[in-house]
Amino acid sequence: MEKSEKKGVIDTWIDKHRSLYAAATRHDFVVSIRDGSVDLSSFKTWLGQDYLFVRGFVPFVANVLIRAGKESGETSDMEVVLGGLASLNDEIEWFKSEGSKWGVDFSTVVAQKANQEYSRFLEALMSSEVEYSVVMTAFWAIEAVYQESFAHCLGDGNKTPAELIGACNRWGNDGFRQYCLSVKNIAERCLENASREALVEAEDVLVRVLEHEVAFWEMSRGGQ
Ligand SMILES: Cc1ncc(CNC=O)c(N)n1
Repeated sequence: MEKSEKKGVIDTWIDKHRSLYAAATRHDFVVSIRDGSVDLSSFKTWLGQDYLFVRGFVPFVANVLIRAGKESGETSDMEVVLGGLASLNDEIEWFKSEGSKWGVDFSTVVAQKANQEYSRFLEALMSSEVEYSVVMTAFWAIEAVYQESFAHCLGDGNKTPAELIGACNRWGNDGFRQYCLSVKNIAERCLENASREALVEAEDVLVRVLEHEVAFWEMSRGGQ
């Protein structure tokens, strides 16, 4: 195989954990958006919980940004992460306008258990004990699940309700896809030089991100 065709370690892990990856990127909630059968109370639950998640995700990405400046050795890493942080700024504004559109008052939304557990997981990844390659792998997986999920809702033959297209575009657009590929390339480059221990940890963290994402989608079933 040519070098450009060689499968990276991340794709190897995704293949190995194919059914979990599918559970995270083709969850019933996502499929219901795509086929138009989505229950709007589920959407509102997801919206409120995701707003809280994103508020906790900002410090995580800020931590990745600091490490990209200090530890990466590649100046472009910082620019990629800074782009991600900048889009989170827009995203918070988007959530607020979406909250008023759907009548979801974020000041009264309480983080559910799956959300709290995901936040605790992100906090643990912010420890300086966790290697940059491991953090980058987690960062990629978190972003990629949303990209894959919402792009699916915009794919050929979708019946996504018009009022949910904006949400799907947020993560399903081509710019976000390119950004996820940039993050993936950074993670791959780091993993190529990582120790055996770091590789084991990165695969474990990837699996745990996918599990947290599945549990996160599951909250939408509660419809509270
Ligand atoms: C639970 C979850 N995972 C990933 C994302 C996407 N990243 C930033 O928006 C998100 N919003 N929520």
